[in-house]
Amino acid sequence: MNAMEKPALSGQDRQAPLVRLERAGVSSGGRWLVRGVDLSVSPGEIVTLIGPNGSGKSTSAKMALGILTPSEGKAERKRGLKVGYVPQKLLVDWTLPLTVRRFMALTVKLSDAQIHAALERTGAAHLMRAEVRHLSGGELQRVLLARAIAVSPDLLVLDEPVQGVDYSGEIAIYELISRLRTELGCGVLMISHDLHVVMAATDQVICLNGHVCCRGTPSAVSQSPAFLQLFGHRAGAGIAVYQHHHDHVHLPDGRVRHADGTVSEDCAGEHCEAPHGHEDHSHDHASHHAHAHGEGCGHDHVHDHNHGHAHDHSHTHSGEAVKETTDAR
Ligand SMILES: Nc1ncnc2c1ncn2[C@@H]1O[C@H](COP(=O)(O)OP(=O)(O)OP(=O)(O)O)[C@@H](O)[C@H]1O
Repeated sequence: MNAMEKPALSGQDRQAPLVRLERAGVSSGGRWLVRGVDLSVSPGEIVTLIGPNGSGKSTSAKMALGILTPSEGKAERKRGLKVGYVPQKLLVDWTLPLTVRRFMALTVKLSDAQIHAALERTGAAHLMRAEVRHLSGGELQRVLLARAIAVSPDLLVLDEPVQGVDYSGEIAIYELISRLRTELGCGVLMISHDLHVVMAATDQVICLNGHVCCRGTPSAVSQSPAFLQLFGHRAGAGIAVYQHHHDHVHLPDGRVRHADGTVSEDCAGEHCEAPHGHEDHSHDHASHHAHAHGEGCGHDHVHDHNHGHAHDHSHTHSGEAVKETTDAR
């Protein structure tokens, strides 16, 4: 059944979630791509999915969008929901000349005035007649964002919106997304390419590793000298660090491989100290970690990082910091 046919959320309550996944999972070819995903995005809210390559971020976003139907659990969307989507990959023949103006109107009927207005909002109006294949990484992302907002969406789904963008450009794009959220009043479901750095404006970070490992609210800016040196002082206003570690991996058959190589049926509430090699970003945010899969992982803990870790949810991903290598072009 098409997920769009599932019972829709009431459109009456403006604060009702725009989209909600409940213990949602997708299996394909006898293997779970992701499972046990709980998430909701309300108007004006920014939810960011992080996790290593192949951890199920895009799959979860596609369930939220209705592109993929959950094999288990539920995906619900507000009735009549309008979605603007920036996909991770574009299927466009880049050998053909294609202006930004034509590209914007390829799949949706838009007037020149609408195209110009959307491009203006993303700071790319001057690119209207430029060829898409000649755009820089940052320019392309602004054009993709303009294409997504041109339909006046209730929900923006952004799959790695800063790919191909350098650090200073990344900060500018994050600030733009934050501003668009405020101006349009839309919800934002974003996939971040970086495991450690997320927008400060993010209301909730959900970390996936084939399941929801942890979730929380980044509310502090890193004061780490290395961070400030790398990103510049202005970065502190736009980016926060969300610290998390993983020391178990969920296998395709549902079992769990632990850091010591042993395999068990579930992760049995495994919350270890942090035997990791990340730089120690200072963080004073309170984060809410909630496992959302299987028995034994149904713990909800609130951590106040100012007051030490009563529990440190330390999970080691099979891959560490993720830098997306996929070129949108
Ligand atoms: N259509 C599909 N059919 C079968 N397997 C798929 C399909 N799409 C994705 N997968 C697999 O599902 C898993 C999750 O993929 P997904 O694209 O959701 O991960 P991701 O976290 O977005 O990764 P990345 O950071 O690399 O984009 C991966 O192992 C991937 O190979």
